[in-house]
Amino acid sequence: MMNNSVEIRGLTVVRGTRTVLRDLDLAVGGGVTGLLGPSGCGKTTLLRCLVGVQQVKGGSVRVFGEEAGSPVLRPRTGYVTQAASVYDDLTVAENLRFFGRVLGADAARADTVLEQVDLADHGDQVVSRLSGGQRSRASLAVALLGEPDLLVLDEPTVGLDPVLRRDLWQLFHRLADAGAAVIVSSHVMDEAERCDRLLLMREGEIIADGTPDAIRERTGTDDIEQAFLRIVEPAA
Ligand SMILES: Nc1ncnc2c1ncn2[C@@H]1O[C@H](COP(=O)(O)OP(=O)(O)OP(=O)(O)O)[C@@H](O)[C@H]1O
Repeated sequence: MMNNSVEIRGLTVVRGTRTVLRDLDLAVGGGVTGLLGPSGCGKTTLLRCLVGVQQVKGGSVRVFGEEAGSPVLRPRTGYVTQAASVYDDLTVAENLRFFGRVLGADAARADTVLEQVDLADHGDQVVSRLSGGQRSRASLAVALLGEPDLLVLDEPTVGLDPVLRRDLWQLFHRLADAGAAVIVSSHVMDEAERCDRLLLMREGEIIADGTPDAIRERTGTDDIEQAFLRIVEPAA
């Protein structure tokens, strides 16, 4: 058997009247995989499938050999949605304590994850008084509590300044180096450079898959935004 963290076969998802994903096949191993594409192309839908919260019409999604969403995967999976998923009326530390108990995480993990997301100075702050970027990092801290083997991040760097974005990408790579599979969506093409592997998505299809270098080389361009446009509009 293969050593992939994620194996998707023939995945079809219909949302409302729209077929968002059609017969999609994908395998993801380790490292940092970036899922890039324009707004509405289906990134969030695909990520939801990985964590088993999306109703699917057909196909299979397996994570570490188990059906996505199965209870055994819960402690092994960290998911950060676009909307922050922490309690507004609790402090950051209280949130971590609460979710830590739910996950059965060691109490000392809270300090570690606070450091990892650069919120060590904000542990005592009530979440409702945090900035948008701080709030999303608090959500990320919660997702890291269980030391997940698969980390699924939906646009985690939106609203962050360049220094924080760089630090977070370094963190993603450290987590991947430590053995986690990290899957990050973004519609900011310059973040593509930071991925080990890139999946360019358009209208529910993966239209390019490779390292940023390989995709640039294939399209004869220096930047991923141009590469994307060349793939989408080959005659341009
Ligand atoms: N709850 C829903 N009901 C019906 N259609 C939906 C629903 N959520 C999303 N869609 C549709 O599914 C398609 C894919 O949406 P999705 O959120 O996966 O895109 P995305 O690539 O993550 O976009 P963004 O970058 O803007 O977050 C869109 O056309 C959207 O309108």
